[in-house]
Amino acid sequence: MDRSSAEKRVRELHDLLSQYNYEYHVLDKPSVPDVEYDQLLTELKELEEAFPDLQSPDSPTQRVGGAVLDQFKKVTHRSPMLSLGNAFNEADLRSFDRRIRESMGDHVSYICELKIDGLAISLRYEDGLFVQGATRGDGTIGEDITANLRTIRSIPLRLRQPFSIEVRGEAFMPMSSFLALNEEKEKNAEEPFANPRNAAAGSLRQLDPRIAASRNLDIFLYGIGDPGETGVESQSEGLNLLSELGLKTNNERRVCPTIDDVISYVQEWTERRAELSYDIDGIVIKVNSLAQQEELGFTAKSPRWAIAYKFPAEEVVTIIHDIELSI
Ligand SMILES: CC(C)(C)c1nc(N2CCN(c3ncccn3)CC2)c2cc(C(N)=O)c(N)nc2n1
Repeated sequence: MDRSSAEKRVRELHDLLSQYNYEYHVLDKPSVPDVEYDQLLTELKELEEAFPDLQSPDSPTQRVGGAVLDQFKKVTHRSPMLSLGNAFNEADLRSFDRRIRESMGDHVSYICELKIDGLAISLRYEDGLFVQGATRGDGTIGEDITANLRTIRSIPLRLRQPFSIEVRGEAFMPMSSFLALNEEKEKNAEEPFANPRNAAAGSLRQLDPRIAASRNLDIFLYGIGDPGETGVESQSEGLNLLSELGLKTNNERRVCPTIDDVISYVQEWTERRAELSYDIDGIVIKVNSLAQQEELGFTAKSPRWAIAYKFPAEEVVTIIHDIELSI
């Protein structure tokens, strides 16, 4: 095959493989069997070996980088990653609502999102290309874990439109991967992880990207670093934009015009939580309108327009294994 037809075929394979990857990992609706994906990936690897200059950082063959880092670089977030105030019961939610209505009047609508129990991260894209990923850290300075985030298949290496944008989300380990990983650890007499959040954080803090690649991590994006630049006017529009760009967002989100709607959403997911394939530790409630968020502003460390309802801690029933009575 000559170079120009190789170049054409490489571009075709990029488009095919990114589309199939998007359907499988973001939409959870694959349109081709895995074996077809693997054959196309092998063809692309062979073409990149035959024509090395046709390899590019957004190639699906470049998910797992080679180098083992000796440390993570520090990254200063362009806009701080804030923390969230907490609510523990219905009364807290109603006083949150009262406080908002006192300053905003009655035309306020909320959006509710499942609070994914993982590791808060930030992804930066330049002209559609994934260029850097970092942990939240202390909210201002995080660690550059780009190489590890590139191994998460639901993170696109290139957006579906050439946006320069910084997005925030929660990286997490699905329950099935967590249980399998702990089984493996116990088999090797290694200390198991206490919960999926620790397992996700521990996996993303590995200096060798091959370890992160083996942990089946996933992600849900929930925010835009500087939403004003994108022209969206509400959190729900922002989430729809993220989804259009090919980023994974959580479909259980719901616009709740009144605090009563918020409370029924909280009740619904208190009951339905067990059916999810990942851990959540509560519900995040946000004023939906960005203009109203702007008007409400922030306290020293968290927005006045959002709150995290935390589920009551599950009473941990420790089953004391029958103690062999020495007779
Ligand atoms: C943009 C705001 C500040 C409103 C915001 N902040 C969040 N968090 C802040 C506190 N975070 C944090 N993390 C570690 C230490 C202290 N705070 C962890 C992320 C959100 C987390 C989730 C989620 N988990 O699913 C979500 N759907 N929306 C969020 N929205």
